[in-house]
Amino acid sequence: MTPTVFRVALRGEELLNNPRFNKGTAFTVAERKTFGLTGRLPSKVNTLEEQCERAYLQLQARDAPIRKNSFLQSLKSQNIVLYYTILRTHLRELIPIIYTPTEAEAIADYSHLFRRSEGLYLTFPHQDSMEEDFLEQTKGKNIDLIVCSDSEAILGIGDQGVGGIGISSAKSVIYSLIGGIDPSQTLSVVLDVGTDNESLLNDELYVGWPHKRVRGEEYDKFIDKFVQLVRKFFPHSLLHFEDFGVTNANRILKRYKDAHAVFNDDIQGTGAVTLSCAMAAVGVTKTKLSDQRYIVYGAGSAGLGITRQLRDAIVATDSVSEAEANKLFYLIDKHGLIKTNTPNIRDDLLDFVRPDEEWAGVKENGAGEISLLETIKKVKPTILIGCSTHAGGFTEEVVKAMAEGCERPIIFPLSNPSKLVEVEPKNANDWTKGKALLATGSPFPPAKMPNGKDYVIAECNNALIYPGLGFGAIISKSRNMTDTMIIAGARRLASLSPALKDPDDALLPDFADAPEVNFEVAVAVAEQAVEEGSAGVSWKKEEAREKVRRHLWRPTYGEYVYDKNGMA
Ligand SMILES: NC(=O)c1ccc[n+]([C@@H]2O[C@H](COP(=O)([O-])OP(=O)(O)OC[C@H]3O[C@@H](n4cnc5c(N)ncnc54)[C@H](O)[C@@H]3O)[C@@H](O)[C@H]2O)c1
Ligand SMILES: O=C(O)C[C@H](O)C(=O)O
Ligand SMILES: [Mg+2]
Repeated sequence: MTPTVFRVALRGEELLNNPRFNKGTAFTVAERKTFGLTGRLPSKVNTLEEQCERAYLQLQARDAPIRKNSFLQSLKSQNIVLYYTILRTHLRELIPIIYTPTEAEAIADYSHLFRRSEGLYLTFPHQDSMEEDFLEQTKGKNIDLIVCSDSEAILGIGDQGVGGIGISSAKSVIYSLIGGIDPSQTLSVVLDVGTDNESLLNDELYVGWPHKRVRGEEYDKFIDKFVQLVRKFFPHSLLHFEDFGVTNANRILKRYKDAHAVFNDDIQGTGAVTLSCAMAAVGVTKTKLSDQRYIVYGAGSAGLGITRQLRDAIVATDSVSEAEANKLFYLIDKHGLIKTNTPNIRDDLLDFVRPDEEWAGVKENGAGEISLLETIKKVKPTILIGCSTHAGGFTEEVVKAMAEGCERPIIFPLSNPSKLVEVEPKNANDWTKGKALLATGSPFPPAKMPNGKDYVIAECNNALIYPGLGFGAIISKSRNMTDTMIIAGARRLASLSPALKDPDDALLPDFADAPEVNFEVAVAVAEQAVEEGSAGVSWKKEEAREKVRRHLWRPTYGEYVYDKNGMA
């Protein structure tokens, strides 16, 4: 392959300090002469592979995952190509270091670990200069993807204030690493509207805005100002919302869905990957999605997204009416089963409220609430999904009750990071004598089946699908990210499930195959966008595969030519 030629305007120290263009010891002898680097580097010219080997050895010298995380964070700010190469070479091992679960630790300790900027920080009291700050950061760039968070509900660890920039940048990295989006065309943003996290507010070293969270009209105006900037300057970009609190998450998605290509990962990405996983599981049990009874434990962003996505897929594939499909779901939140007399039910959950009469005679606690266990006993669900942040919420009694009601209980404890999982997959496997079909949100080691074989635990994390959904929307210049585009991506992912060939194999492809898997998802999404008319391109559906293939970004060094009007 002939290397891409870049016309670069930087020289000397400036070039070495620019992570996008720095090659370190991989600068050739000729480039060193041209760019004033000969005396600035040791004489040996390394290949990218040699650099990668050295960096990996340095990484291994760090024991704790959080120390590896900060090493990689530094590498990213020094040399982007090397950073992505090491991640791609050791994908399975390093994703948990730069993403869930380790990134949660890094975010929680953001103000103490802080070294340098990693994106755009838009702070509420600076809103008058928001446009200027936005343009300063994006000057001369062609931004395709913007990932933003207001940090109210980071993973399962709650309000993290300005530290939420860490989830925006981790999600952007995943887009480039496994989705193939050029990192120089992405932007990570934190919308710092304050924090209600007392320990951050009381921490002298806190680097964010030390103020209670702004809410209501002022909050909406701030968000709107930001969204309008995105629309004005990057009308074809995809705007990805991550880890907003559930009420805002849903409202914002609804508000902008028809105006711009927006995507809420916790609602839509999680919904899509869980749909794929459920499709694979019902493939194993040789039943249909509409044959199942579903309990969703935790009715926040993820719970709502999963429920809606499954419901919509049932309506679309099994010719069941929406009202009938709604009845297949039982949602449980902090105060037990959501039924008519549950106080303060959010509007977005109204489709899934169970009638009180249905529960006559079922044991309640003193507050009139019905527990997960009682719900299972009555409903005999076939699928149990956890997105509650309630570590250990699926007790032995709960899991065994599930197994009593059906031959192959489908159990997805999806809460992240790993320590918040509703049940350790190993335990769910043992308690059901290897019958449970399992998937988790963070990586877990395989469980042992009664016959001694390993049961690989599928990682049902939205990262297995959102990079492909996003890339498909970007490549087809879609005006919106439609529900049908998302379902097309989910179907394609389900078709790649190893369990379709061997029912004892994992329900979803391995994360090591995430780049190939997301490639297929991107093709499916782009095809659908073109077919349904959401796309803003003139090419045909049949060309989608080739278009996606040609635009994939991969970390390689280009060849540099000096040009004072070139890239800087
Ligand atoms: N696997 C994935 O891809 C994925 C994607 C998104 C979210 N998640 C995980 O799911 C969890 C929830 O995320 P979210 O964005 O929906 O957060 P959220 O705060 O919007 O929702 C959590 C919900 O769980 C409820 N809850 C809390 N304790 C409970 C309990 N004891 N019993 C029942 N419900 C309880 C809360 O009231 C809330 O409604 C997090 O751990 C997150 O990391 C996983
Ligand atoms: O970030 C993840 O690992 C998945 C998901 O978006 C979450 O909030 O847990
Ligand atoms: Mg999230």
